[in-house]
Amino acid sequence: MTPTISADNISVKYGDHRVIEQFSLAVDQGGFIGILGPNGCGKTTFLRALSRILKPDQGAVFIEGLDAESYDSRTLAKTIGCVGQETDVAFPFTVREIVFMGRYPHIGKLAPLSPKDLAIADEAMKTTNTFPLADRLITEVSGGERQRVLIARTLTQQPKILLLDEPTSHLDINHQIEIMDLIRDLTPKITVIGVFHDLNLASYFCDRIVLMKQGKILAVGTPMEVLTPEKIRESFSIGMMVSIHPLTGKPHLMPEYGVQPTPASTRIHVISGGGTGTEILHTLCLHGFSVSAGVLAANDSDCLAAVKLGLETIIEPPFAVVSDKSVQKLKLMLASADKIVVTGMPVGYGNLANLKALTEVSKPVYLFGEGDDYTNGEATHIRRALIENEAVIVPGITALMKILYAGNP
Ligand SMILES: Nc1ncnc2c1ncn2[C@@H]1O[C@H](COP(=O)(O)OP(=O)(O)OP(=O)(O)O)[C@@H](O)[C@H]1O
Repeated sequence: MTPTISADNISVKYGDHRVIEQFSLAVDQGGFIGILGPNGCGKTTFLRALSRILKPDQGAVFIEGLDAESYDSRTLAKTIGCVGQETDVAFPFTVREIVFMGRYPHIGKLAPLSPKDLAIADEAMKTTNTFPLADRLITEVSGGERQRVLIARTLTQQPKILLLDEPTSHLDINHQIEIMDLIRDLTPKITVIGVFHDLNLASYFCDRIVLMKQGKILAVGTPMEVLTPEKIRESFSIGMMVSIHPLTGKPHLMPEYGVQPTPASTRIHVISGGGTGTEILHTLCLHGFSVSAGVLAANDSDCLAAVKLGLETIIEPPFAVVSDKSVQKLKLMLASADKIVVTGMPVGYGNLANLKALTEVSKPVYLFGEGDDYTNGEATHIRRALIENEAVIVPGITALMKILYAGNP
């Protein structure tokens, strides 16, 4: 089968600056292809070469089996519709007038619009939810509204191939999904190639992903095949956690921002309770620290978090007094920890045994949270003693992570 559009070993230059190098891609009828890659890797340049705005200095683009260069501009405009990154429109046309312009390749600029043309334009405005804006000036609508109007204009063009350069960049999350839904619904009648920065939207909506790096294709395949932590790191130079989205079954990507290389097996014990330690436990694990927790009551949400994270945790039954056995275990854990984090208020009687055990070790202690008094008088007394003994008060998670990293090799 002849691909609907293909690039055959193309290279593209701006002056002497080669941006796309030996790039080949064949797209069959009806596919929804997402082009992904870091800023400046050549995504827009590739779309420009496909739409013949730029001529490759090597290789060729084929549209329905014919060299793109052999198309006259009107036939090309009926075949390929483009929505570029720039959405600014200089002249104050109404939205309806802008959308009507999509019919020019079919009827010419001077011919009157037939009822069929008007119906096609109305349909495109309804599909893109821009019909209520029809009489507004394009210069007086919001960036997101303008983006949807330009998509409506391109749909009015009724192209066989749609090239989109970041079509959702100005849209709020609801309109992003609406437009992506709309674009997907255009397939398989229309073949869509879009540049996206939102990896998760591309993962959910696109049939195939083209992952780029420095003007070359790094990987092509289904979202599952391409959106792996290894390939994303190679393209974007960032760590990415990839899981399967529970509702869509597609790869779901979460950047590991703020995470530095794993601290060399620094062991941290967390004394907390009542949910005050949950974020800390998760963050320490994400950063690769070796973490232990307790003593915690079995029904405490920090305990549930610690168990879920698979941490070494000392657990007492709900509402039980901390047993001597647990205290002994805690002392061993504190002895093997490099650093100890204690969350702030509220600290009730349950935590008193933990605090007492703390006074017997000589390790760096970080008191998390700004509360300067515990609800329990004896605990307050111990806390003040810890501070006198150089425990450090840490106001928030960012400060805590900075302090914990400091001193690591
Ligand atoms: N008109 C131009 N003249 C000269 N160089 C250009 C031109 N347009 C883009 N470039 C350069 O070509 C390279 C690729 O640009 P391109 O716009 O294709 O990247 P991109 O992957 O789409 O980036 P972004 O994600 O930032 O939109 C960049 O180094 C850019 O600076």
